[in-house]
Amino acid sequence: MRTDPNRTSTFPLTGVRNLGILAHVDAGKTTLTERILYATGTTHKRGEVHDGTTVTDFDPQERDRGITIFAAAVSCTWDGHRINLIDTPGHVDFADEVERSLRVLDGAVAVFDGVAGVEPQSESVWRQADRHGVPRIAFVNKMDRAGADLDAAVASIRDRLHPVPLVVQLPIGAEDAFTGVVDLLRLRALVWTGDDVEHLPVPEALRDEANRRRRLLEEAVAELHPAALEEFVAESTVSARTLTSALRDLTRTGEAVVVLCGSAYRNRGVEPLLDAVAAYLPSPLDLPPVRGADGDERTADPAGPFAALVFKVNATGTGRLTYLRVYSGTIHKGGTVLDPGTGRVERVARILRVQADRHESVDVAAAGDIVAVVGLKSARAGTTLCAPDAPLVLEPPVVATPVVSVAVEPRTAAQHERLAQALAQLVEEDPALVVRADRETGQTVLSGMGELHLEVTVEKARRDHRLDIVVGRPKVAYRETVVRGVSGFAYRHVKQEGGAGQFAHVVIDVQPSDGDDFEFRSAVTGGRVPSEYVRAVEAGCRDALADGPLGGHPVTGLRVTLIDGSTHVKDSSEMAFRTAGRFALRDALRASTVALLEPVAEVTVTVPEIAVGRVLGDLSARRGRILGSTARAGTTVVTASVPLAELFGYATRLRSRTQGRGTFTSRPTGYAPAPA
Ligand SMILES: Nc1nc2c(ncn2[C@@H]2O[C@H](COP(=O)(O)OP(=O)(O)OP(=O)(O)O)[C@@H](O)[C@H]2O)c(=O)[nH]1
Repeated sequence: MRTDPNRTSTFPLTGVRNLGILAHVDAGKTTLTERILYATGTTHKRGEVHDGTTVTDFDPQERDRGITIFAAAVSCTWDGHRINLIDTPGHVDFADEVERSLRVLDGAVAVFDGVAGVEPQSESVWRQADRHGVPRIAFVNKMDRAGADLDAAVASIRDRLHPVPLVVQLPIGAEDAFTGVVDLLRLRALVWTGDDVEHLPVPEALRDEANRRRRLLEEAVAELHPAALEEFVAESTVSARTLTSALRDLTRTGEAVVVLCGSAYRNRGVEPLLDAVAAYLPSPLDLPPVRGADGDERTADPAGPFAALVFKVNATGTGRLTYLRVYSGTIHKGGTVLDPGTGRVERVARILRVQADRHESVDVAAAGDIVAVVGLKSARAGTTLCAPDAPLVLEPPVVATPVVSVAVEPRTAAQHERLAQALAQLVEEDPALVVRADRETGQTVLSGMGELHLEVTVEKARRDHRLDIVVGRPKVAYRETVVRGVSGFAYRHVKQEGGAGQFAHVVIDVQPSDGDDFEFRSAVTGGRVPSEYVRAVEAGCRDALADGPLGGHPVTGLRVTLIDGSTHVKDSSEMAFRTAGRFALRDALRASTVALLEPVAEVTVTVPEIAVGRVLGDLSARRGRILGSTARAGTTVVTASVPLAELFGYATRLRSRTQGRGTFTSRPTGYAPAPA
């Protein structure tokens, strides 16, 4: 196998680690990524988030705001392994970007704040990773901060996320004096001075505690792993070697999560984390084959038919970049790929190994690689690309439905066309955005996952396209739902003027359903309505769902049953039944009792104790329902369920109510009835 990383991207597959870094906002993902790049010799300078000098947060807005907005890919080598690393955003508004990244990752490092432990967004990303079955290692960061406590953080991981945590280190010193860790597998100390790490015997004062914890680790591993148990029973101990291979198995099956600790900021704990990534997380070869929509499977074989999934598109700048994860086969520069969705065959002009905003040309990309390619015009996030002679469609990532909208307009009419183009490009890059024209006002409405998501998008349009944009007040996306339905609602669609006539007659029942979904079934007997017309009625009903009777909002949570209908020998058609289905449901909804639903979010507000009263008062004025509060070391954490519409501008309000000392996070939890 060729291994020159500059000319080719192939690397022994067993040594490839496609890795994501996941966490709550500000837990230290970007800083950790910087230190990984530094430790692996990929960069020679340590970038800092607060200086705006990091490699992965290269977008001007990321640098200004000090947060990650776009998942960035970088790659580095460590101890014979190639690590392709994706630094994902921590803010809930960009959860969709995380979702798309998780779809193509083989493993993840979940970063936790050593003081705060599990935070709301760490919980959300953990669940996302659970859904995708991504094996994880936990890194408890910020061990240098006052109040950092590894045991408390591990307890919160166990209690809130429910994995079996296996702690493989013991911190040496605490807070400012955190200088290193005891490696419980090899029972040796790693101590950092500046950027250098020294391997030393376990300090005398920690020897008993280290032995005790090693014993706990052996017991916990033996409980889960047969080979470790056998050794434990036979020899009343488990060797470092057996522990390592057991931890690898348990990590890959998701039965347990290895926990390490450190301080990314002070560059302590990074090398053992990289060792753990190499030792425990899976290579593309360790994963089950990917499966296409028709059940066809592909294994991570560079010699197999080519198959890849696009997870990101960057349409800004000179060349359109399509980021993809190769699952099988090999693609060469100049080769062709098929987009089975559109049937288009396109040429891959260049293949790039991505280093954040820098790219390095390579000649080939093979199974297991994450690369960007130039030359593809139509592929979007979620598109499968495959060999033209071996079509396959992989399941695309799920795209969330936007919950917040703003009206956007250019300040001068002359910029109308350019704004439309800019928005089209942004939507192409970000599947969580939707642009539409408001039916009543004719204004352009941009919808997304939250206020920050829209703010960032508008700012990007302003900067990248030099547009002067006026933005309206944000609005939430309402929905409508059926509270009391109607039975036996008949609709007859008859048209006789000129040409061929149209005839369709349907009778439907409309009832509330248990979930948010739309359910449709037919109870028509005796073939009175042929099955193709039944399908047309269902399609017509789906058309009607876009436009609820209260305010034209999408309608959810209802069950429609087609109970009867009739056809005309000559004049019935699928189109006529689709039209009948649509108007039948539209009119049936007008005759039903329908309620307005609004999006709600769970907010977690952290405030100094003296400001709690004011914050609670403010939350209830915002129609918030308090779910609980806990006090710890002078601060109180309040959780509440609040309508999203009441959260606009809350960040500013909270700052002024707490003299800048309060912080909050929110995550959408669904829809609830809105006041009349
Ligand atoms: N004391 C201390 N501060 C840290 C440590 N790691 C990161 N920080 C600081 O915490 C802040 C947030 O760090 P980031 O690396 O931007 O966190 P992030 O998780 O990437 O944040 P988002 O990308 O916005 O989600 C920065 O000011 C860092 O300097 C650490 O180990 N110790």
